[in-house]
Amino acid sequence: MTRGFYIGRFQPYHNGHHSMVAEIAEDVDELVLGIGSAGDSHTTHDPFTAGERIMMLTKSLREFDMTTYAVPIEDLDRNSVWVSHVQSMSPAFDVAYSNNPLVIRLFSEAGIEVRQSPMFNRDVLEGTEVRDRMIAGEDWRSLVPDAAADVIDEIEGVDRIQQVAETDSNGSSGGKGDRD
Ligand SMILES: Nc1ncnc2c1ncn2[C@@H]1O[C@H](COP(=O)(O)OP(=O)(O)OP(=O)(O)O)[C@@H](O)[C@H]1O
Ligand SMILES: NC(=O)c1ccc[n+]([C@@H]2O[C@H](COP(=O)(O)O)[C@@H](O)[C@H]2O)c1
Repeated sequence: MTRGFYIGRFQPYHNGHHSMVAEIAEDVDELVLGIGSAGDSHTTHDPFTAGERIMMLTKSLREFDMTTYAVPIEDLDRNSVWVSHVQSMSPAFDVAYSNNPLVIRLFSEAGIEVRQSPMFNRDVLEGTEVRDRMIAGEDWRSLVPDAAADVIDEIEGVDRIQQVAETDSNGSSGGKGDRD
């Protein structure tokens, strides 16, 4: 029995993540999805709460014949202890999956095997692109699984990101709320 771990911010969960999960599903029996930056929401960079991202993942992952767990992971100021923090929140795992250089470095230094995947259609399958299209009122649905689009509709996610973007352009939110 092999259990994998895959962390991302999933703001929102898109078809690049979904293709990566499809590849991981060939390798493992179970998969833990770490919802990174779990405390962040209601900004243009991180519009959705951990709970909303859990809904997107849980409903999108139904199509895979694999047991999955979604675990929110809040950020820490100390990279050096981040892997222990992840391990304290997650079911035990045998291998981590990431294409993020910092994440790869931290897991490798902790002696955990890390596997990378190819980037799928990265010119459009990128969270930043999906969020920019939502703000601009352009097509974003084709970039995310239908189940994730349904969740975004249910929570009126596009209204939220458009409103937060307006606040940003007035200069009153600043910091992490700034556009990418
Ligand atoms: N199109 C893709 N193909 C394969 N892996 C991807 C793709 N997009 C993101 N990933 C990987 O999924 C993980 C989580 O990514 P993340 O949630 O930050 O999405 P992102 O699209 O890179 O987001 P953003 O643009 O919001 O920073 C990272 O390891 C990232 O490299
Ligand atoms: N010190 C920390 O809190 C720390 C370190 C490395 C990664 N992370 C998080 O892991 C996630 C990595 O996901 P991405 O690959 O989507 O960037 C992000 O949410 C990032 O904030 C946090």
